[in-house]
Amino acid sequence: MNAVPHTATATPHALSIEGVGRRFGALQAVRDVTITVAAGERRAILGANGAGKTTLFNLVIGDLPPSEGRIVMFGRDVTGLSVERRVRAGLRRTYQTSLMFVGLTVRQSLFLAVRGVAGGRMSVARPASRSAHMDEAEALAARLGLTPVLGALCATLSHGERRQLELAMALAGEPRLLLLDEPAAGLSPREREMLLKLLLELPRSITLVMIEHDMDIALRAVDQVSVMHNGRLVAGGTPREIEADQTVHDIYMGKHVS
Ligand SMILES: Nc1ncnc2c1ncn2[C@@H]1O[C@H](COP(=O)(O)OP(=O)(O)OP(=O)(O)O)[C@@H](O)[C@H]1O
Repeated sequence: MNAVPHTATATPHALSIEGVGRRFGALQAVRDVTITVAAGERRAILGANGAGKTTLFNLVIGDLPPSEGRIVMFGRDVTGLSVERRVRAGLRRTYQTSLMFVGLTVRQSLFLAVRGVAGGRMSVARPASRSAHMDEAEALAARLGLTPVLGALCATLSHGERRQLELAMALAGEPRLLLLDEPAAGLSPREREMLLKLLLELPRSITLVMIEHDMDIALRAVDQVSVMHNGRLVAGGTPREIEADQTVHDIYMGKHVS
């Protein structure tokens, strides 16, 4: 699956972040960032704490407006669009910390995720759509290995299962561009390997951009890496190039990088 080519084609880029900046008062959290992600590509965004990675994700999903620049998805300028409109255009994200209703079961959570991206168009007058949504929820559970816990309350899931559920929920409604915020955070070595397998198995119809502190997972899951530091992009390249990059080593060793 990794071998699918995604070089020069007529398809527009999945994501173009063009000269984007974001200030919080006097703090420039993201500064003149330009990143282009090809359709089908897997991209990691690395950087130490406070580099601006999560802020950049918030700008792409639309949780925050940029102070400068624009965001283009599949050739369409989405800078002024709401989160809902971006989700309808195929964008999804997961968060650093688990965001789910602990009082619901896995089945209910997946059902709500499916119904949510379908635009809540379900009604009692259209029972067929309810069952179609439930079928999709159960198919997502099967895809992510969650069938055995479909009836379990989210509160009773292990940390690894919660992260699997978040990924399953983000995959509802066939996303085209998926942003994952530290998917490996808090996972055991075994769970990390499972996550890596799941990520590598995702079809190339989904473009993947992930923030990840775990360099090993990030470098094994992606084609290209962008490195941020103090709000700026400071390095970019293939995992192999990034592994050999002195600036990246300095950042991870906590050395001063201007
Ligand atoms: N809503 C906000 N208001 C004010 N400052 C903020 C806000 N969100 C982020 N910041 C600041 O912007 C900078 C970048 O933060 P951000 O969370 O984007 O970094 P990060 O690379 O995701 O870090 P981490 O790896 O710790 O999540 C930090 O200095 C942070 O304190």
